[in-house]
Amino acid sequence: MFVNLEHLGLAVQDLQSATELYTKLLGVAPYKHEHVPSEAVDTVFFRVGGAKVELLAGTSPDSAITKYLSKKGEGIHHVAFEVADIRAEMLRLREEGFVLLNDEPKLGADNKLVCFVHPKSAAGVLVELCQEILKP
Ligand SMILES: CC[C@H](C(=O)O)C(=O)SCCNC(=O)CCNC(=O)[C@H](O)C(C)(C)COP(=O)(O)OP(=O)(O)OC[C@H]1O[C@@H](n2cnc3c(N)ncnc32)[C@H](O)[C@@H]1OP(=O)(O)O
Ligand SMILES: [Co+2]
Repeated sequence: MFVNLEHLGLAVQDLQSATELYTKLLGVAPYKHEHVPSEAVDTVFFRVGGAKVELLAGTSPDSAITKYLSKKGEGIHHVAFEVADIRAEMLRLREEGFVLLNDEPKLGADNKLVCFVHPKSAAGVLVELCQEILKP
């Protein structure tokens, strides 16, 4: 089950200046700065009401964000939804014919398991599914 809109992922060239800009824009300081080596991204998270904004900068030439920026420039990169059971949703989406970009959930940022739906399957939008990793 899709529970809510979890975050909007924004691809940015320079994380520091984008963080200063969004701190001014949103009127709130970020609650987290996290490097995710497995995705070759540096992220900064803001809370806005019940939703979040995730700023992403690539940390290597083969990062998905670096490639995106080289082709499309800065902007909205993906939309992320919180799901109750990411494996069940991945199975359901596969059965519905959606193309998933990873076979298994992978460790994302902000203490989540994540997977991605190919933009071509989702009317041009890169969709991320996130499930909170519960502390033992
Ligand atoms: C640290 C985790 C964090 C979290 O929240 O937990 C994240 O959010 S990490 C976010 C970064 N990681 C990812 O995005 C992983 C999934 N992405 C991918 O596997 C690729 O980026 C992929 C497959 C979406 C695109 O790969 P690539 O750039 O190599 O392929 P193309 O450039 O050929 O693109 C194919 C086709 O898709 C269109 N495209 C690409 N990126 C996006 C996008 N973000 N939104 C919408 N559309 C996108 C691209 O324009 C091509 O379409 P075409 O019509 O052929 O031009
Ligand atoms: Co994300």
